[in-house]
Amino acid sequence: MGQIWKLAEVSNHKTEESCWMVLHGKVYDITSFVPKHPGGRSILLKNAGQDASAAFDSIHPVEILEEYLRPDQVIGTIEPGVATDDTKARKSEYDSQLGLKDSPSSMLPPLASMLSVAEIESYAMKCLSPKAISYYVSASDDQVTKEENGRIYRSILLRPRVFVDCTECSLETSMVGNKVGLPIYISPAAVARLAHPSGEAGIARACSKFNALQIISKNASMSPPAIVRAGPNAVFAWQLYVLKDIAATERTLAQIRKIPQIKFIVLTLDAPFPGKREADERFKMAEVAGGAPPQAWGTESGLTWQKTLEWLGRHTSLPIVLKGVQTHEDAYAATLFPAVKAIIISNHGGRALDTAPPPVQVLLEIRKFCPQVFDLIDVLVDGGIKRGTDVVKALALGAKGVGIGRAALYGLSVGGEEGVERVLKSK
Ligand code: HEM
Ligand SMILES: Cc1cc2nc3c(=O)[nH]c(=O)nc-3n(C[C@H](O)[C@H](O)[C@H](O)COP(=O)(O)O)c2cc1C
Repeated sequence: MGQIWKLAEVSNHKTEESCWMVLHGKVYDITSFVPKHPGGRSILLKNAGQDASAAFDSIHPVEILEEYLRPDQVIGTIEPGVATDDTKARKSEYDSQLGLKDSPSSMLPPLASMLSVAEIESYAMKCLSPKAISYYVSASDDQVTKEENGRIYRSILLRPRVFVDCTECSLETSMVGNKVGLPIYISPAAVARLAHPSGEAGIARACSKFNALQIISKNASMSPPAIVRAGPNAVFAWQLYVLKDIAATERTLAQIRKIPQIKFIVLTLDAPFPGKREADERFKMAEVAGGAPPQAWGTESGLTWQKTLEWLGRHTSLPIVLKGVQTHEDAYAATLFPAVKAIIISNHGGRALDTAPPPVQVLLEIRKFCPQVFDLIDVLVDGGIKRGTDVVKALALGAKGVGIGRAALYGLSVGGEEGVERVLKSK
């Protein structure tokens, strides 16, 4: 740790055999991390042997370093003065390498004229980089689940009743004991800065305008304190993936305990192994000539009801919400654990196990086999929501709230925080 390196020495280490990187004044030997990087090898090799802080900051919060790299991978510091050259200019250069733009293309019509999520999505395809498109749009295998998530809402028809006084309508409700302005919340989605430089903070600012709930992803591109600061009137929760490195996860939970704006913990359970998202894999293979698909996955695959909930209860006193419940049996099982205050019926937007059922089908199962679940805990759903009528159908079938994943990212890409606001209004 004590050694001071010259940049010329660091620049000799930019291959898979020996890969060093300067990040925020420290020199890291990331050789063993290169094949494990969930964002692929090539982006690390492109930035290796130099001060990559600007590139790194475009996509990751600095806390991620301690979480994923061991202390012995810090091999020293860089000679003073080197790391401070015009970082701002380099940052915007890297932003544009990743396809990040400050404002949407001037080719776009005004946001107010975009009338539906489908329309916003079509404009997002013009704004997002090829990398972001492959990451955001992709779903597992044959994408059966992703398509079914949306199709099922269109196949359920409403039964409108008449002579109902609609003069006073309120969108307010509560989720997991928190009053919110909308029954729609933002589902956790990783690396929002791939959509827009304002990232998760832009989403928080939009949520703040509606007193809406934002669930911050464990893999957010900004730190949770920076995100909650951006949304003083929003309600926040934090999503957890338990890493194989349990001690690192416990350290992160300790940091989350210090953020009073975070009202509950959402433990994601539907991805013990990564889904085979072929569009994304193909993109990453193309980045590394002749490369194999990335194999990186640092998430613990041995979680169980008793053991994991007991462990989590030792590291947080906040309510626990289980995300990725996909059967009525598991919905019922969740009610047997007092710390669990809600479940999110979700198949990860079709990104985890393909041919898993759409959440609406699970809502119907719960109504048939164990309707008491709705009285005991809050049931939230996400996946495939594009219209206000989709939201109404999910609520009518017993959901307390409805999450949007991709729609918020698409809104962010076309107009930053105003784009997300437009998505929330255009439903
Ligand atoms: C050396 C320290 C680094 C660590 C510990 C690290 C860690 C991670 C992690 C945990 C993810 C997963 C997010 C997810 O699951 O969606 C990720 C994704 C990603 N990382 Fe890094 N990263 C590092 C350096 C970099 C650098 C220097 C860049 C350059 C811009 C970069 C670019 C990306 C991108 C673009 C993704 C997007 C997700 C994807 O394509 O699947 N990372 N990284
Ligand atoms: C790009 C992207 C990243 C995601 N990242 C996470 C994540 O970090 N944690 C998580 O629990 N779910 C994640 N999800 C799943 C969402 O929380 C949500 O379940 C899903 O997007 C809902 O489907 P929709 O995109 O059709 O609205 C992600 C989804 C997308 C599209």
